Parts: sequence; structure tokens; C-alpha cells
Amino acid sequence: MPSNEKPTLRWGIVATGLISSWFVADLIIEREDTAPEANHIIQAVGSSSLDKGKAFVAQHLPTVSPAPTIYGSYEGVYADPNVEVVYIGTPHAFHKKNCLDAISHGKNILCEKAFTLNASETKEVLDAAKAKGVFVMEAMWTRFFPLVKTIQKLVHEEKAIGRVHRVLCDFAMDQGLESKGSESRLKNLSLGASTLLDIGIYPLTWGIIGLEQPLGGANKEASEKPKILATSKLSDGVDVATSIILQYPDGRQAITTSHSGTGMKTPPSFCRIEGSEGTIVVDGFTASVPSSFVLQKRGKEDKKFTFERPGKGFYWEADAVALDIAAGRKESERMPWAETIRVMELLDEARRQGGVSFPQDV
Ligand SMILES: NC(=O)C1=CN([C@@H]2O[C@H](COP(=O)(O)OP(=O)(O)OC[C@H]3O[C@@H](n4cnc5c(N)ncnc54)[C@H](OP(=O)(O)O)[C@@H]3O)[C@@H](O)[C@H]2O)C=CC1
Ligand SMILES: O=C1OC[C@@H](O)[C@H](O)[C@H]1O
Repeated sequence: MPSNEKPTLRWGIVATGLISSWFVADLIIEREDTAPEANHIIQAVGSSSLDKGKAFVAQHLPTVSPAPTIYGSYEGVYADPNVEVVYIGTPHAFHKKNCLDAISHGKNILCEKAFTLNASETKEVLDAAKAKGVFVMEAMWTRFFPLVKTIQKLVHEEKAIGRVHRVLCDFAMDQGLESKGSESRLKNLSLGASTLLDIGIYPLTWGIIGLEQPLGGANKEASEKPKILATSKLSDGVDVATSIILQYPDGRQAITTSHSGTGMKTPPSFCRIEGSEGTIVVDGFTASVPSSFVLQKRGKEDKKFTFERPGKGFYWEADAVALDIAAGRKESERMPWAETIRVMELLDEARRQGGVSFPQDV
């Protein structure tokens, strides 16, 4: 590929649930305002049933030409020689198997958060990826938002709020758990049901974004190991609300909370990043995607930063994957393997303290 050309990436979509529908919608969206860095082709869709695969394409990709190849199995996607990268949008409990199967076919992977059920599974997948020489990334899309990159630049490069010392972040969503059956991925422990893994991972990520130097460039590894204190409210063994305190050796703290709406109202999410000279307030966002934040500095007028976002914003992580694969990289600089392992270890410890376990945990 000539250096001035955008890479083109051919995606195989595994599973036809909610997130896969959001992801493909974003891949095919018109993005005049958001400077696409890559071209994306939806080459194939794999589902547990051919009929579901056909219905998914008819509903979400009706105008795509040529139409994606539809498989009544995930195996079809892994084996398709035209697929360059597999997007995995299954419940948490299947991520390990789906990744290992795709890797065994030599496929690159973008796998939804939480990457697996626990850190041990994550290491197994990443060891296999290393042995096979394929690209793998956890789809922690938040880290790829221009809004987040701007906050990181202000806080960590420009020191716009002085010495950062505290982050408070809450993410709550009414997931309608009361009306869901035991087969739901949000209620069934063997499918990885956990509000912490499902949405608590976002405030935890915001804590890291606010308090730590961004990864990438010279900063290659997730190196900081904060102490963690966590407690969870359980319903039939599933954590429906979790509060976490991260404490770094120099005193920086993050308080990150999440709940899935059982018996509680779910106000909009927020994040406050506090420093010695000011505060960054990301307020009132839902579905994990803020579109603005305010920089408050002592003695100065508040400054609001607003960001364009056609669709939901999954194309930013997809662009990053395309650029990495085109450059021959096997892992992302912004979401490297060591960081996925570290986040899974923090989630493991939070679950241990909160009394939350999956049948698959050893
Ligand atoms: N980044 C984000 O904003 C979001 C990320 N997510 C993540 O995406 C993943 C999937 O979540 P979501 O799309 O909401 O889940 P859904 O339940 O909506 O879809 C999951 C899909 O996985 C497949 N599947 C395979 N086996 C099972 C099974 N036993 N039970 C249920 N589904 C099964 C099904 O597709 P098929 O039958 O076609 O094979 C199903 O449609 C999770 O990791 C979640 O954390 C979810 C929502 C938003
Ligand atoms: O990542 C997510 O964000 C939106 C929610 O609907 C979903 O359950 C969760 O996985």
C-alpha cells in the first residue's frame, strides 16, 4: 500500500446481537466530519443460525454491495480466506473459545470487552496469538475517542489541571434485568453475567485514563499496579452494583462505580478528573459515549470542548485496527496486550473482593 493511501480492511462479524449491529452500522456510515483513516468492508457475517445471519444482513446491511457472505456458523467466518480480521461480539464467556478458534485459522481479531472472563483466559488467548503471529485487540472503544485523546493530552501532556490527584466516575444503565430470563447474558453466570464486566469496566477505564500517562509512543507497557478496594451488591450471584477505589503509591485515587439499574434510578454517567489547578468534567453521558467535556480552571472561564460523532463512534477503534494491521503490528499501542491483562487482573481482584465468581473461574 502506498504510504499516502488509506488501508482497506475486510471484516468477518461473529454473532448477530446488539453490539454487532452497532458495530456494522458504524463501519458503513458516511463520515465526512470525522476524517476516516481507513476503508472498511464487511466481508462476512457468521451466526449460530443461517436464518439469523440473513435477518441481520437484511436489517443492518441492506444496501451493502457486494453483500457479505453469510455463514450459519462462526467457523465459516474463520475459514473464509477473504476475511482479514474477525470481530467478536458474543457474550463474555465465549470470547476465549471464539478467539482461540479464529487464531487457529490465522485470523486477526478485534474482540469485545470484557476481553475474557478472567486474566488467566486472557493470557491463554494472547499466548496463542503470539505463537500464531496474529493481531489481537480488546475492543475498549472508549480509549479511541478523540474526546478521550484530547483529555489525555490536556491532563498528561499540557498539565492543564496541574498535578492530577483524583478521578470520580460513575456509569449506570437500566439493563431491565428484572424482566430478563435466566438465559440472558446479563443474568446467567455461565455466560459471564456481571455488571462489572459489562459496564463497570468503563468507569475503571476512565479512572486509568484520568490518572495515568496514556499508552503509546515511548510508553509501551501498562506498568502501574494500583491497590484496589471493591465491594459488590449481588443478585442471584450476579453483581448488579460495584464500587471500586484504586489507590496509587503516590496517593492518586480513583473512585469508580457502576450499577445496572436494579431497584435504582440510573442518572446519566459522569467523570470528574481533579488536579491541583483545575478539574475536567465529563457530564451527563449515556451509552458510554460523551460528546463534550468542560475544563474548569481556578480564576479562568470554563472552556467547553465539543466533538462531532456521527453514529456511535465504533469507527475510531476500527480505523486503529486497520492502521495497525496495515503496518504489520500485532498489538495496539493504545490498548496493548499488557493493558488488557492488567485490566482483567483488576477486574479479577474486584470480583474476588466483591464475592463474584463464574463457574469457569479456577
Ligand atoms: N462496546 C460496547 O458499547 C458494547 C459492548 N458489548 C459487548 O459485546 C458483547 C455481546 O453483547 P451484546 O451484543 O449486548 O449481546 P447480545 O446478547 O445482544 O448478543 C450476543 C450474540 O452472541 C451470540 N451467542 C452465541 N451464544 C450465545 C448464547 N448462549 N447466549 C446468547 N448469545 C449467544 C448470539 O449471536 P448468534 O446467534 O448470531 O451467533 C447473540 O446474538 C459483550 O462482550 C458485551 O460486553 C455489548 C454492548 C455494547
Ligand atoms: O458496553 C456496553 O454498553 C452498552 C450496554 O448496552 C451494554 O450492555 C454494554 O455491554
